[in-house]
Amino acid sequence: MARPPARLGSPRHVRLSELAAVWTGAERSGADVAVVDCTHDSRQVRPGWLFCALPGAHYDGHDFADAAVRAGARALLVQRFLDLDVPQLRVPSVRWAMGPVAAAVHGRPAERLSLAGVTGTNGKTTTSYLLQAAFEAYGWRAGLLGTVETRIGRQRWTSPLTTLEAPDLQRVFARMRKDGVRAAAMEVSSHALDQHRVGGIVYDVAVFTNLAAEHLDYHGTIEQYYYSKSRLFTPEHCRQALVCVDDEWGVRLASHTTVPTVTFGRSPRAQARITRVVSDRRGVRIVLDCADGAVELSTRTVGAINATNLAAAYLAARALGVPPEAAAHGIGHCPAIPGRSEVVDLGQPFLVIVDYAHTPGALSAQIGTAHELTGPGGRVLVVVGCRGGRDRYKRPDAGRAAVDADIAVFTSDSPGREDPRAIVSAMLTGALGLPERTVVVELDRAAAIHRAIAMAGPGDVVLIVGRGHETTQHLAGHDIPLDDRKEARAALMAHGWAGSHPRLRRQSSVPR
Ligand SMILES: CC(=O)N[C@H]1[C@@H](OP(=O)(O)OP(=O)(O)OC[C@H]2O[C@@H](n3ccc(=O)[nH]c3=O)[C@H](O)[C@@H]2O)O[C@H](CO)[C@@H](O)[C@@H]1O[C@H](C)C(=O)N[C@@H](C)C(=O)N[C@H](CCC(=O)O)C(=O)O
Ligand SMILES: Nc1ncnc2c1ncn2[C@@H]1O[C@H](COP(=O)(O)OP(=O)(O)OP(=O)(O)O)[C@@H](O)[C@H]1O
Repeated sequence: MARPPARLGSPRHVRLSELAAVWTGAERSGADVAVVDCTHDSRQVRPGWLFCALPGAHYDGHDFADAAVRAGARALLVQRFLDLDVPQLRVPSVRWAMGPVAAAVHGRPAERLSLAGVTGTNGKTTTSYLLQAAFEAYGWRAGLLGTVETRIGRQRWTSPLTTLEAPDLQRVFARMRKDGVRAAAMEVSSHALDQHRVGGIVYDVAVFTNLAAEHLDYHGTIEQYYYSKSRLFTPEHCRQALVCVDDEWGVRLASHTTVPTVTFGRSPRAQARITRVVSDRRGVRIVLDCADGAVELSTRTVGAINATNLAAAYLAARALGVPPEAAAHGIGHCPAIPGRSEVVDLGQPFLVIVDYAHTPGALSAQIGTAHELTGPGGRVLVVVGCRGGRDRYKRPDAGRAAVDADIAVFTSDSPGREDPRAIVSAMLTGALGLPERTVVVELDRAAAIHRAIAMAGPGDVVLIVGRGHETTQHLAGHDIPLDDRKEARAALMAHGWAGSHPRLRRQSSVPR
């Protein structure tokens, strides 16, 4: 998969005077030229584009304006006029203005899509995939934007960010329109809301899944993190809201929204209430009591944690006009979501699950689910690490959550420039003083996966968490190819498990 499209077919030509009209106080210098596209990155500029000079945490985009002009930028969006021989549009904040300006450059394509924005600490990716499947089941050409990938119909691109920067986002929307997309499901991160990447977008429906401490090294406090998320649920950004009230943040949000809101969840106070959850090796089935009556929904993605994702996807699909049967059918038939409770099955007599849980709460829930999925006498073996360079406060809690497994293999996640040993030590502090369990430390993640699989026996569940769909590990400043799913498969094969067919049993060393 390549990165999202950098160029559209026949370009629009938009004059600076039109762009000046979208932002109060914008001031133009130079000729009223027309631009064909825009970017915030001088390295992406092509002839005829508008370069948006963004002041960032490390650089000031104004310092790259010269390079952008040399690359063919026809005009600049700036916070201060620069001494360059090129037309410029000055605004008080490029960060704030860039979304609406980028939308105008592309002819406000999002306004002609049915658009759902999903936010929350966990569940955004899963809900978005389920929702996209509901759109497709109704025969709509659908789009998807999120952590794993950007999708337009069957075309797929890797995502550099969960929520793209405004110029890239608007270009993708324009491409969706051009390709006949009717509806799109999109993850909206707290960073994106804080940085106004979704400025100028009004979602037809906005979904809140849950909130737990995360990204506090960026947001500072959980209050600020909540505040960033809550901005999605204002008339500036959505027409209606779906809010899960299973945690205190959802309850608080539902009491503050100024748009029509439906609450959902397992909580008795939810308007659309999950009244039954069945979770087993085949997936999750729920009954959702909502305006459509008692609706039965299912997903093949294992883990009771997905019950609220099912409800969120169904309610969002309904809010956008997908009929009940198509919504339920699409959700129920959604293919495996990359790295989200993804089962690796080579016919072995134990379950291997690769998952993206990266908060202590999600890890705890997934270990709880794994205990439910064991066979008679089966154990749960978890392979877990914590990411380097961020969210250090989560490590002891992750360590504590992990020892709810029968065997916990503490390993590296993506340590970046941090010492993997130090990360694991912080995790181990969380496990101190708890009843003795088996904790194994194996810093090499591939070796840790192999070790867990070597220890597994009939009825066990091996849960490999934290990296899900990711294929690169950042270690000691280098990028190393590492895909937990491939590694699990390789380990299973090394132990003699050959294929997913039930008849394919452990390979014998002698032909029978
Ligand atoms: C913390 C954060 O969000 N940082 C974002 C921010 O970076 P920054 O402020 O440091 O930017 P900078 O490097 O100082 O550059 C300033 C400007 O100069 C430009 N520049 C820079 C160099 C050059 O040669 N030419 C040039 O034009 C840059 O393109 C940029 O516009 O603005 C950049 C430009 O848009 C983003 O790429 C960058 O995301 C970084 C890569 C990132 O890792 N972001 C993560 C934390 C993030 O956003 N994550 C959320 C999901 C989180 C989750 O739920 O897991 C996401 O939505 O992906
Ligand atoms: N509704 C939920 N509540 C709590 N945990 C969840 C929920 N849905 C999924 N999870 C757990 O969180 C992990 C990440 O899920 P998902 O990718 O859907 O969330 P996300 O919000 O998109 O996170 P990210 O942006 O980091 O990808 C899953 O692998 C699972 O372990």
